[in-house]
Amino acid sequence: MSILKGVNLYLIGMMGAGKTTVGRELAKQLSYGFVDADNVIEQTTGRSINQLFALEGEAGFRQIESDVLAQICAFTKLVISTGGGVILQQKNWSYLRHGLIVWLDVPVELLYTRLAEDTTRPLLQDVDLKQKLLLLLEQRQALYNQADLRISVSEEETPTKVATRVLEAIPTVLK
Ligand SMILES: Nc1ncnc2c1ncn2[C@@H]1O[C@H](COP(=O)(O)OP(=O)(O)OP(=O)(O)O)[C@@H](O)[C@H]1O
Ligand SMILES: O=C(O)C1=C[C@@H](O)[C@@H](O)[C@H](O)C1
Ligand SMILES: [Mg+2]
Repeated sequence: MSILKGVNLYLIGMMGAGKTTVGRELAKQLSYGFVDADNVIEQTTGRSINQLFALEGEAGFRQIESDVLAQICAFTKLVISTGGGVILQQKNWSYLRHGLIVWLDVPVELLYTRLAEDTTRPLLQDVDLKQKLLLLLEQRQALYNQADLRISVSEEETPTKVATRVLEAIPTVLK
């Protein structure tokens, strides 16, 4: 029986924090299903995140993101990797609070090296990447900090190592 007793685990954090990568690993270690919310959005709409931002704007994308989250949270025994901006809408917190919320907190320097070549994240195209990451973090940090658990990740930690640290920290927040 999982230490989470079927309760979902939601990963939140900045783009490039490793929510998708670590989430897959965590699901394996918990014997849980794995859902990547960005992926579900792409599958159900038949469009890439870039296309959705171009067609619907960020506001349209956020609406779809919220609808998808509402559907996902009806299930149990899942690790859910959310999109980096899921924390922006107050109503999304009512969905996230169905489960345990874990913030993968990764320094901007490290996010920068991971995302330097990336073209799949519309908010990071045609901008000064480091400045944009710093700005987004400044705008979002207080929201990410509302997670049940904060895991500060350093450069040398592999996804497996980060997943193990999350699992080890869970008992400290379960009463
Ligand atoms: N612990 C890690 N060590 C080394 N590389 C990592 C680690 N975690 C993630 N990465 C790499 O960083 C990149 C971004 O990771 P990932 O896509 O999992 O981030 P994300 O949090 O899901 O981002 P987004 O919010 O945009 O979906 C990927 O290339 C991934 O392989
Ligand atoms: O941080 C963000 O606002 C985003 C993160 C990605 O996961 C995607 O949801 C999209 O690129 C927006
Ligand atoms: Mg992701």
